[in-house]
Amino acid sequence: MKLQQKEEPLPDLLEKDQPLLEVKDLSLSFRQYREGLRETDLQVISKLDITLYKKEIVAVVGASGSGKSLLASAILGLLPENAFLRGTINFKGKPLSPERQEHLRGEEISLIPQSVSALDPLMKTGKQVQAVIKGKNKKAVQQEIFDKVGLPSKTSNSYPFELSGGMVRRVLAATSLASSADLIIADEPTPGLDPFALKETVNYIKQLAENGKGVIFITHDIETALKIADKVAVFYAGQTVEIAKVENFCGSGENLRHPYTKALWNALPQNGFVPLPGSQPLLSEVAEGCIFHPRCPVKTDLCKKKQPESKSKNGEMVRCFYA
Ligand SMILES: Nc1ncnc2c1ncn2[C@@H]1O[C@H](COP(=O)(O)OP(=O)(O)OP(=O)(O)O)[C@@H](O)[C@H]1O
Ligand code: NI
Repeated sequence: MKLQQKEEPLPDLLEKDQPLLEVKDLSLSFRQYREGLRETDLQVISKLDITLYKKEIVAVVGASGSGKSLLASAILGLLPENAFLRGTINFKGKPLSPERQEHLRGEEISLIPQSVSALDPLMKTGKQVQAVIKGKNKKAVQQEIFDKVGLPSKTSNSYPFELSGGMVRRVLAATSLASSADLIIADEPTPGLDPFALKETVNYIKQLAENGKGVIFITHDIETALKIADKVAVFYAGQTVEIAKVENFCGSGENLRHPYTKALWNALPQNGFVPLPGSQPLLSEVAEGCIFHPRCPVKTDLCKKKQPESKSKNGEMVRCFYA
């Protein structure tokens, strides 16, 4: 993986209005080797943008294959060897170079553990949470965090297999809370959860943000996204088409700016299940012009010829000529 970025020495302090994470114009392709010796580049992400502040939860929604998990891998520095990345990823105002990613991963940037398999089956849960706590008084800090997530203090002497699914989720939550990470990425932590477990997960992710962390929450499910996030970033075929504040998802979507975001909103059961004909283009068939134009109800000739630039204001953005 190659990251073309300028290394500039900047102060380490996170200024008040400085984003924790800033992804701008990110593009990503995979070098593929076909029979013979021909090399081709498969472009999977073309224009991704996302900005995240401390204490903020930004949900990333989009159809399967829109680039959500690749964004997570790009931030964590976990892309395969044949991935070629361009654009900007800044963390606390400084470019995330591969060296910095390796250094920060698991320390300041971490992926949320999603299942019991993230816990060591042979270690008592209290010890596991203490292991990620920096500094002194590990035991006392761990007890305090167990309290916060509603785990009885005796749970710290239990092994993971002795706990129910709900308790395990709380131990995982405690682990994330205890960690020093400022940026937490949760990739699809909710599918298959019953409504109670879902509510618990949503609550603990909110707790992470209340405790000062920034969270990127990746999901298929726009309803969960709206329950949890401050802002929603909508991905379509490897592009961010809109970043909207949660409160703009209301009524018939009149405050939403991109036709795809409006369509996602109006396809929800409570908004009348209005379907959007067609499907996200395959990577091999991405055509000229705006990525969404083949399905867009308000397209014009311009949209067929030219890609719209992004327009940003007050932490929101949209990529549409007519928004
Ligand atoms: N190593 C790879 N080589 C080639 N293409 C890849 C590779 N990894 C992912 N892709 C392609 O990149 C696109 C985006 O993948 P990604 O996993 O980010 O989608 P996603 O939005 O997370 O989807 P889902 O909701 O299904 O998890 C997909 O079309 C996928 O097939
Ligand atoms: Ni994914």
